[in-house]
Order: sequence, then structure tokens, then C-alpha cells
Amino acid sequence: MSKYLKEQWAWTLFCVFLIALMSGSKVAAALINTYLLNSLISFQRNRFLLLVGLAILTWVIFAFLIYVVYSLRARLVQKMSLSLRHDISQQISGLPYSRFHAKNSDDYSSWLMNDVTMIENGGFSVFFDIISVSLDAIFSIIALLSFHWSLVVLTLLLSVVTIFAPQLMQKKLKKASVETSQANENFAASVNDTLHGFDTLFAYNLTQRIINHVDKSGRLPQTKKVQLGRTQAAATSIGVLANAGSQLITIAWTGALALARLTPIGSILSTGALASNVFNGLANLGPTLTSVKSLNPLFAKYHLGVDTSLNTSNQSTKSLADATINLTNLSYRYQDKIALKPVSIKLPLNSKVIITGESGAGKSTLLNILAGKLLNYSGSVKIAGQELKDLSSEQLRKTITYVDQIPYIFNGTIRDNLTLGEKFSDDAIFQALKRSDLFDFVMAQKQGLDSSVGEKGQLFSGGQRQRLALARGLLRNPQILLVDEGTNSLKSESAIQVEKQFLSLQDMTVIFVTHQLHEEIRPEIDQLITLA
Ligand SMILES: Nc1ncnc2c1ncn2[C@@H]1O[C@H](COP(=O)(O)OP(=O)(O)OP(=O)(O)O)[C@@H](O)[C@H]1O
Repeated sequence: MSKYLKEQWAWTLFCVFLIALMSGSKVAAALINTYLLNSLISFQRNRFLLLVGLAILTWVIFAFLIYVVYSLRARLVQKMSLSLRHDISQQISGLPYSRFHAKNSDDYSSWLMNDVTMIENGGFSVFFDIISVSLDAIFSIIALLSFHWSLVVLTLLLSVVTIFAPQLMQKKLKKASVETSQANENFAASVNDTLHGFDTLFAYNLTQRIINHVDKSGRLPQTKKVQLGRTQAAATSIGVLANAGSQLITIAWTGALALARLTPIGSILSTGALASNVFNGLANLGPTLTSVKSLNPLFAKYHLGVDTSLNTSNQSTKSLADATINLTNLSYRYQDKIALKPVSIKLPLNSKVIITGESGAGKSTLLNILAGKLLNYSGSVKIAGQELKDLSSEQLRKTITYVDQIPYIFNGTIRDNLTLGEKFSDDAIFQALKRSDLFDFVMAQKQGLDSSVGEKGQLFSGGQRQRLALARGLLRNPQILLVDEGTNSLKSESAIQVEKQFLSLQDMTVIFVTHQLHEEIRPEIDQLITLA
């Protein structure tokens, strides 16, 4: 966490300075009360009026500082959260393919949303709370010392009672909050399950089940929350009782000191409040420090050991000159399961290759290896004479483009989905759309390239989504284009047309995986590989 505080060190220091002023003015206001009463007792009217004015001024300054400190805190916390999110996303984006998929993508979203919110509330914000309560306690101790040393000793002794009294409920509180959190998790899982099944329930005219389910599964978390609320209320009552009792004892002791003429009588108005600052400060310090420390495992979780500078290392970033592919005894296994039996094939530059085979024969596995997703293969894959494992990821991306079997369509415009944020001219985009037979459809849209595709491309048909993904690949004009079942959603006639277009691409090696070989494209094929 210190990394993020250090990044904002100048503003953080300024904020700490303002918090010190805030604590100082709070304690000063309490001290003014002492002198107010003293001036009344000795009938000093002018001094009394002056002190009333000073008290008002101090409270106005205090209120103004609260506004400034809390606004600045909010800005600083947001800046730190932004930086933390940036670091986490940098770690995620630097993950190799297999490491990324070792986790569910929901886990990563949870890091970026839930965990960052937890750190924001339980770490960054709490840091300023710790400073604030500590300074309140320090200034109050100094003020008490100015009255009589015994008040400091008494306050510290009473602090022990105030700190430990609410802890009588600690065990019960812990149990109640674990049970509530568990009940919430179960509720969320159960609601998600029902909502994900909306289509099925709709098909059977049973969407009413959603209401019953939400009502029923929502009851337990409610009960647990009420229990938690009751335990929290009991802990608060005990805390308030201990605090008020301790304040009364302090006031009584101040009275005794005043009777013995050891402190001014007016101090009776301020020692209670000053002692309360110390009780609260010390009572809050322990739990807040624990809350900050409990975040350490979260920070450790994001350190995935990924060298995010890898992509910009001095490895070559040029595409390969002659992207001939040579596979020698290439095989792959998932743990003890063979996914691809050994194959040895040479695929010359610009050749048009179709890979077929039974389901499960390893067609997608072979493409995934060529796309650089599965690097722990056995045997050898050489591209332009270089082992695939040794190529930089940038070099690989510039040479090879992979079009997925189930392409992901982002919720944006047609242009966004094609360019993925990179710069391409409209002409290049149109060319790619023509090659994937989607040009006429896009032009018929009201806003052309800037028309929305809807969430996960739902405004497009399955075949159109696939053609959009093919156009995305073609736009990069790679030397090697890998297409996994790229036309399986298209009608036979359209599929043949798109496949022919692919196979006619002069300056590109095209490796096409398909279940169904259309006889019409056979003459265009240079190599037909059947995996067994
Ligand atoms: N992530 C994985 N973990 C374990 N086994 C896997 C994994 N992915 C694929 N396999 C297995 O590897 C074998 C080859 O799978 P692959 O997807 O390459 O076959 P395919 O020929 O493309 O099949 P299809 O034509 O049905 O898509 C299959 O037996 C499959 O069950």
C-alpha cells in the first residue's frame, strides 16, 4: 500500500498537515471552554466575549478544514485506486495465455472491482483515519498534561477499559459477520444460477420461478443480517457505556483536582472531551491497523510474477521474412491425455491448407500451438527457421493471426470490433469486409461502420459474427492466417464462397480447420491434412 501513498507523497503530506490543523483546532476548541468558564467565574465580561468569538472562529475553521480534508482525501483515494487498478490490469494483460486461463475471468473482474473497493475503504481511506485519530489523541494528551499529569495517567488507564470492553462481543461479532457473508455468497450464487437460466425458464413459461426463488433464497441472508445488526448494536452499547463512564470518572477526578486547586475550575468543561479523544483514538487504532494489515494477502495476490516489461524487451518486433512452417514430431498432451498425436508437416509460404479429422483429433490444439497459445508442446514448430517458443509475442502477432472457433464480439461498433483500438484506414477495413463477404451488410446499416453490434454481438446473426471475426483477422493482413471452423455457422453456399475467398488470398498462408470439407474448394487447396 505504501507504493500508492508514495506516488502521491506531496498531496498526502499536505493532507496530513491539514489533518494536524484539524486535530489542533478541535483540541483548541475544547481548551477555550476552560478559559470561558474561568472568565465567567471571575466575572471578566470582555474576556468572556472575546473567548466566545474565538470559540466561534475555531469551530468555523474546524468545519472548513473538515470540508477541505475530506474533499482532498476523496481525490487522493481515487487517484491511488486508479493507480492500483492500472497495476492489476498490467499484470493481467502481461499473463501468458495458459496462466490467464488458469483462472476464471470473473476472478479478474473481482480483483478489479470488489478487491479494489475493499482496499479503497479498508486501506487508503483508513490510512487517513489512523492519522486523524492518532493526532487527536496526541494533541489531547498534551492538553491534559497542561492541566495536570495525573489526568494523562488516568486517561491512559481508562483507555484500556474502553478498548477492551467492546471486545467482549468480538467473538460473537466475528461469527455473525462470517455467517452473513456466507449467506450473501450463497444468495448471490443461487440468484445468478436462476437468472442465467432465464432462457430455459422462458421456453417453459416458468419465469415466475425467478420471483419465488429470489424471495425464498433471500430470507436467510436477511435473518443473518438482522442477527449481525443486533450483535453490532450490543457491542456499540457496551462501547458507549464504557466511554461515558470513563468520561465521568475523568470529570470527577478533574473536580477533585480543582478543589485541591491543582487545576483551573474551567478545565472541568474540557477534560471529558479531551479524554474521550484519547479513548476513541486508542480504541480505533487497533482495529484500523488490523484492517490495513489484513489487506496484505490481497496485494500479494496481484503479484503474479509476470514481467510486464517483456513485451517491450529488446527482442525483435519485426514480422518474419519467409514464414514457412515446419512441424517435426509435434505433439501435445493435457496432463495424461494426448490431445495431438505426433505430426510432421512442412507448410510452404502462401500455401493453402485444410486440416480435417474426427472430433477430438487435435485440430484446435494444433492451431492453438501455431497461434502461440500452448507453448509447452513436444517436438518442434519452426517458423521461418526459428523455433516458435523463441519468438517474441509481438513478432508472433505480426506474423500470425488466429480467428477463433467461437469469436468474441465486444459490445461496441462494427469499427471497434474490427480495429480493436488500432488505427486502420476505412479503405483497409472495407477491403477486409469484402474479403469476408460482409461489406454489403455493413453498408446497409444506418451508421455503416459505426453501427452498434450489441452486447456480445447479439444484433448480428451467428454467421455474421463469424464473418466479422474473419474480417478482423484479414484486416491485419498477416503472413499466416489461422481459421478455426471459421465458416461453420454459415450456410453451405455462403461458407463455400468465404472459403474460396480465403483460399484465393495470394500473399498469405491460410490454415483452415474444418469438420466439413466442401468438395467445391478442393481444387484451391495445396495441402489437405487429416488428423487421426
Ligand atoms: N483444456 C483442455 N484440457 C484437457 N483436455 C483438453 C483441453 N482442450 C482439449 N482437450 C482434449 O484434447 C483433445 C483434442 O481437442 P481439440 O479441441 O484439439 O480437438 P478438435 O479436433 O479440434 O475437436 P473438434 O473438432 O470437436 O473441435 C480432445 O480429446 C479434448 O477433449
